[in-house]
Amino acid sequence: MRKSVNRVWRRVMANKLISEMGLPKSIANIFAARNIHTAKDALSLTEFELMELLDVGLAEVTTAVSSISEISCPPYQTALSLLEQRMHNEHLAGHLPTRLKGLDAALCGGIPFGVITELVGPAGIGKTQFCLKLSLLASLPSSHGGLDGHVVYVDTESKFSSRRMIEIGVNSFPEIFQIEGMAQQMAGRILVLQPTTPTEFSECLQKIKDSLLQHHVKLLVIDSMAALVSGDGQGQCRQHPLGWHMTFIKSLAEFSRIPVVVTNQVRSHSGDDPFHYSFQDSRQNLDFPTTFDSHLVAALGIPWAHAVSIRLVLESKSGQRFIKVAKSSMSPPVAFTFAISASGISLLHDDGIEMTGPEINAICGQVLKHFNVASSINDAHNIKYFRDFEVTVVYSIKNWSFRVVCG
Ligand SMILES: Nc1ncnc2c1ncn2[C@@H]1O[C@H](COP(=O)(O)OP(=O)(O)OP(=O)(O)O)[C@@H](O)[C@H]1O
Repeated sequence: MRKSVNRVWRRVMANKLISEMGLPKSIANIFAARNIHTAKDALSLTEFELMELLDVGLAEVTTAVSSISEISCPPYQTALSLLEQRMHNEHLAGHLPTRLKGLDAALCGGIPFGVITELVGPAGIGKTQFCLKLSLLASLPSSHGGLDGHVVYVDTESKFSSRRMIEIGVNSFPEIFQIEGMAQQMAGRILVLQPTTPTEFSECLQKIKDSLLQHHVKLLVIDSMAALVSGDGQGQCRQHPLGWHMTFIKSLAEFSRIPVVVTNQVRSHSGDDPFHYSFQDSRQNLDFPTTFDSHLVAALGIPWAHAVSIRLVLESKSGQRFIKVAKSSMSPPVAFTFAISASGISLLHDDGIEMTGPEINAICGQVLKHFNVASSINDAHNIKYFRDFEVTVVYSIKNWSFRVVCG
């Protein structure tokens, strides 16, 4: 939009008439007599060509050219005027604080309004835990630092657990949750939608668009976007299977000016086809191994990566969980260690580790090669087995056998 405005502006300025620029009449008339009418006509010639054409001296041509350039130049903005504009629009550019002090500082206040923030990482790393905490924060009364609003939580894996959310609330904000009826009130503000196919997801998004403004919604969570691509065999298409959804979600964020948080899973880097996910091989080879792979990539690929403004990578390395600010126009590339407890996600240190080079974008972690298997099993199993190391379980879902090795 801004690009096209600039283009129109440049065209308008290039076509500005020399006769209307207030140049001395004598020189303006000479330009007109030689059929040089617009700024573009004059500025496409060199000063020597103009001297020859107009039959005037170098000094006159130089003065005329500098006046025409100055007048036809788009108005400039100083850093100060941009800062003033930003402060003026501060109410449109707010943040939802995560209450993870170091991360909020790195993100200049928290999860920004009006853009998409992505949480990407392997199964069981804590993306959903983070989303649950954010949902609580958005629905907390403003007297307690929340946004006092409703939350739309799109749960594509049927993993949403109200019990876990209340547990996080009770442990993180005991003073609020001890108030009678508060837990119910908070839970009542979080609307959970559970589409299971891209088609249902499209319908869901249309409904969300209508209700965002009406229902005082202050946060939209989509957990997970990647899980939807496994169905319908759409991974074979040249076009991204969620292309329409990506554009729609981006425009939802811009139009509603609320924070939009979307989780994305990971796949092994091995596939040649950018839209060929590793889980699609599982039909051929059920005896698949797990991978400890530092070359994991975000499952939704490059088109999606362009749609998000903030990418937070959650990963595990040497038995430690990290959250990295991998993409942000405002923040340095920085990583924080974190843990998950009864009160949800918390940082182990508020001082981030500054990262240099491509490490900030790498995603490490032990994951199932076929990443969506773990996320499609029952939530309770997921949590139990991800805490236990070296456990192998064989699941049978819809005639498919899945061997889940956790660690
Ligand atoms: N009550 C709890 N106390 C401590 N840790 C917990 C608790 N509940 C969940 N966890 C931790 O959270 C992890 C699961 O995190 P989460 O469900 O957010 O993963 P995820 O990244 O969303 O995975 P997926 O991609 O499969 O959806 C568990 O492995 C466990 O370590």
